[in-house]
Amino acid sequence: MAVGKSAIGQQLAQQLGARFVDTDAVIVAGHGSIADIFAGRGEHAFREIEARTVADAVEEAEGTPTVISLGGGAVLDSGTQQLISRCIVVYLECDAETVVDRIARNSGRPLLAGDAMGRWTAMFATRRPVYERLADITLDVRHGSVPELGGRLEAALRNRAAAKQEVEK
Ligand SMILES: Nc1ncnc2c1ncn2[C@@H]1O[C@H](COP(=O)(O)OP(=O)(O)O)[C@@H](O)[C@H]1O
Ligand SMILES: O=C(O)C1=C[C@@H](OP(=O)(O)O)[C@@H](O)[C@H](O)C1
Ligand SMILES: [Mg+2]
Repeated sequence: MAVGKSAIGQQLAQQLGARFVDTDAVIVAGHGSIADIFAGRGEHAFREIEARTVADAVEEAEGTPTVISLGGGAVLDSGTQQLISRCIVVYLECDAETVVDRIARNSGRPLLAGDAMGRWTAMFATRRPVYERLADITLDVRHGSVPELGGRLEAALRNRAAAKQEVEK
């Protein structure tokens, strides 16, 4: 959470002239705010909506260059893990120090309510192995502006494509 998935995802899509889908934005458009979903229906209901939304986004992206930004907990779902194995999965690697100011003014992330820093750190510790396992590309986002990081990510994608082409020759 707050590492820049939405901002850098949008930036990358703009650079590539690709479609951009932020699954949290799709959820909010269809179901109301994330905070309200958590408060009214609970996290389990949110995760069900999220898994369906991600599945739709991946299906709709078939054949159309698309950048999809997920919420930080989406990939904990085993169905989602399977589904995104057909995508290029980018893990934005970050640390607590980088996000501290961003989450201090946290709004709309119910899982960070109260001790935002403690919660972020604890969740990252349990989620990190999953992120690392699923990643095709890992980008260190601790330093640099959103446009700079978008540029670095585009370069990493191009390197990966070139390396793949070399192997397939
Ligand atoms: N590299 C960066 N430099 C400065 N601000 C950033 C950077 N990455 C993200 N932000 C800002 O931090 C906040 C959280 O970013 P966001 O993209 O919503 O994260 P996520 O989708 O991972 O939760 C936003 O206000 C965003 O503009
Ligand atoms: O990490 C999580 O479990 C969540 C991350 C949020 O998205 P961002 O990672 O874009 O903040 C949002 O999906 C929801 O508040 C739950
Ligand atoms: Mg986001």
